[in-house]
Amino acid sequence: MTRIDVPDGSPFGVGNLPYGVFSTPGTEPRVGVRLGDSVIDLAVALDDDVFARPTLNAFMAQGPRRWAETRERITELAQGDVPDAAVHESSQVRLHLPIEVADYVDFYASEHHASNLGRLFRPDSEPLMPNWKHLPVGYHGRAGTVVVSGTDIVRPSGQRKTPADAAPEFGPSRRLDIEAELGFVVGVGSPLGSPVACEEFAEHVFGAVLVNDWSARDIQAWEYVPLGPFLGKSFATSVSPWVVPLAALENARVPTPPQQPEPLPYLREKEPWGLDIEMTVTWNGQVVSRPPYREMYWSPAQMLAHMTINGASARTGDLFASGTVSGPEKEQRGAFIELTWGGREPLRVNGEERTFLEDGDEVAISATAPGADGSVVGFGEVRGRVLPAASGRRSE
Ligand SMILES: O=C(O)/C=C/C(=O)CC(=O)CC(=O)O
Ligand SMILES: [Ca+2]
Ligand SMILES: [Mg+2]
Repeated sequence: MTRIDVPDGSPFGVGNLPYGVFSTPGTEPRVGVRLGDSVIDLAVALDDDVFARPTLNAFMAQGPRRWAETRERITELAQGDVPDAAVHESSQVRLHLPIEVADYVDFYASEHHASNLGRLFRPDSEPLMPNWKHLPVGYHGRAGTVVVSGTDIVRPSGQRKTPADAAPEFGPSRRLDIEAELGFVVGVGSPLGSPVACEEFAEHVFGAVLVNDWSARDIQAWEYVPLGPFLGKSFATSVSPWVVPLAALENARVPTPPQQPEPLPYLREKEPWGLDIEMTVTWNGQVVSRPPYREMYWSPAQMLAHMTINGASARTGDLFASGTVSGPEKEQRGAFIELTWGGREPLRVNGEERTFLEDGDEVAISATAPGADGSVVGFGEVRGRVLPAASGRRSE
């Protein structure tokens, strides 16, 4: 038996207990829980086959009672002895994509980000579209290209055209960017025709991950009218390997900023689901931004209510991301297009000038939330490195 020692101030203390999928050399991926610098193999520790699977989906589908009961059992384990065979050092395991992603939706819930992008993409219009304060704007993305942190990102190629060009040309994106976001994972779905109310959020949503919605701004700017983002964002979306359960975020819950005009009744929440989460973005190891999640205009409960209000069903494994998290200050912006104001104001990164991503660049996004009694709840990180565009047949 092993007693797991949790270092003081660890972002993975007993108040967090995030779930992930891990493997050790020569073994199959299975569900584990992070505690301090250890990973507990739940199939072994709890003797339950639902954890012997390569994704969290089967466990998530069992619903909030089972989530709560399992969290209680793990909390007890964490404070006592764990069978040796169930304990692995976190530095010795490989982490996999923790969920089989069903549908993927990306919202646009930061007023600061939406206003900045409006100014940059549509300089002759009002920054916010007339619908923006009435509904959480979003679009459906590509579930099959969601990848786990650490996966290399091949620079996408596509059609690029600036307003100055007479015709589009084809080639590797020259304006490859990031978007620092939080993603919410649906555990229990909902049937067709029955919307999920804001108050039902915690009965459906299992937990949260960090998301980097890699974005090719030149491809996006040319293709997006009028149906929205398509190939400029569908080439890869990275998520962090640890899914932080909603229960670990109780102390982080805050009201959203005031919503004026008052939203329609189905978007009014009685219990606040804003979240006081601090995010950090590093570019080649240098901190370039600290986006504050508490500034997000729309809450994740409002996002889920909106996503299903037309009767669309939700499914186990659905991932809906918040949209880029940007605060009011320049150093709180969650995308490089905002930080460099469309590439016009380069950043100095380790002594080098940067506007958009260059081949070999690496970006990591991390986050923490307040836990109980002064503790910190960590999300770990989502990291990715840019590889050169694939060579191959091109119509250049
Ligand atoms: O304003 C636009 O046309 C485009 C905005 C985005 O690229 C943002 C997006 O993907 C949603 C978000 O992350 O906030
Ligand atoms: Ca996005
Ligand atoms: Mg994407």
